[in-house]
Amino acid sequence: MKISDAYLIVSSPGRNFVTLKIVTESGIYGIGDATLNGREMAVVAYLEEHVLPALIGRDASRIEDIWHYLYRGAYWRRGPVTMAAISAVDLALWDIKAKAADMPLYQLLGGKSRERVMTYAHCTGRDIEGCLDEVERHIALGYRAVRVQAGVPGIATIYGVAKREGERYEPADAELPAEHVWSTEKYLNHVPKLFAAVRERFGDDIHLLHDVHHRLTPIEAARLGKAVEPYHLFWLEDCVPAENQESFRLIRQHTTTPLAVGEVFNSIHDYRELLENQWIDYIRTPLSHGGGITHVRRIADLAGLYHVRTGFHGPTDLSPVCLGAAVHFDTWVPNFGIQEHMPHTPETDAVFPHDYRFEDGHFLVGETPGHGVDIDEALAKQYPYKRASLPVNRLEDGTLWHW
Ligand SMILES: O=C(O)C(=O)C[C@H](O)[C@H](O)CO
Ligand SMILES: [Mg+2]
Repeated sequence: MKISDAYLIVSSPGRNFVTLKIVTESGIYGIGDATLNGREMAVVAYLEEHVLPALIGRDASRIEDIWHYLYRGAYWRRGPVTMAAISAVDLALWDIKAKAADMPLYQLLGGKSRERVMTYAHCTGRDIEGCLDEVERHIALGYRAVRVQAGVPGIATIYGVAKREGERYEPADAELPAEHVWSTEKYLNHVPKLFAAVRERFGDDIHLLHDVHHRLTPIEAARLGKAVEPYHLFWLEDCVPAENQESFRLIRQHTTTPLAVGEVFNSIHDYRELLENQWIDYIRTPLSHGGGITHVRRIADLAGLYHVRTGFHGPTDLSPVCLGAAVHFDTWVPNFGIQEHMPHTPETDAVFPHDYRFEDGHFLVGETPGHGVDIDEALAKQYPYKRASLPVNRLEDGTLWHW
């Protein structure tokens, strides 16, 4: 099963995506997601200049060997760009292997552990009332879990909330980084009111999630975790920047609110202390940033030793290719938790035909051999790349903060 060709399709159907296609001599090809929001062309250069030429002629069935050839062989290990590149190759090779075996990817991983995959929706509002209306709308769509994010009085623009009511939220909203202003105090004083309002109106059964998006210090995160305990969240996500895994020891000592982390992680090494000390409850690293199936399943296995479950990152800046592979992984993985669901636009879905289905708040995996997602290259060409950058965040005194 020799690799005869490997190339990238950079396309922007509503937003930028980078897709890898690996073709074998037999004609079987695999698709991988190489999208890194705001740094897309860094991954393109890494793959085109340093990886793809070295794949030609290699045996596509040797997934593990190619993984280490790209990881150990790079010398300069880890990091989001390198691991996004490795992830894209890995996803494409697993797609090829499953197609060659004429089976859906979840079968190759070990078969179904569940019939369907619980998801959570993004419910946002410029204010609490607007957010509550979105919760009502999504419960009607069958969601059992919602992530709630609302505007904070005195903060003009906040993570997760569109600038105008009813607009789709896209963080990479300018060619060069937009500048936002942040106030931890205003946020901490306001967020507990959001959860009180949701529980008041919708009761205890709906799972509630919230994304702090890396913005607190550990003691502030401990304060927030304690303040929302009466509302028993499913998880509080990215409550502090997590380069210092030790920070979570302090947070854990103060609160029983479950903690999720890892969408910006890219290897098992980012998690080791967190898992061995049971400082977190969910891992978030998506297949397209964490080294693909080959590496993320190792992370999931290690997490399982410590009662930690998966909760894959799944915003619209991960392509349907990543989401499709994730639905297979979610269907198989024994310590599954939940899958993020931020629906792609119709123009994105048209470029990436897929067989996963969304129904009653859950994903249903398809039976097509492989991960079940393809790319319409002719249609993709109609959407040229345009640079788009994530914002930066400043405190009210001008300090450059965490976005
Ligand atoms: O979906 C989430 O939980 C996010 O935090 C989304 C991120 O802001 C997004 O992927 C950045 O590109
Ligand atoms: Mg997040």
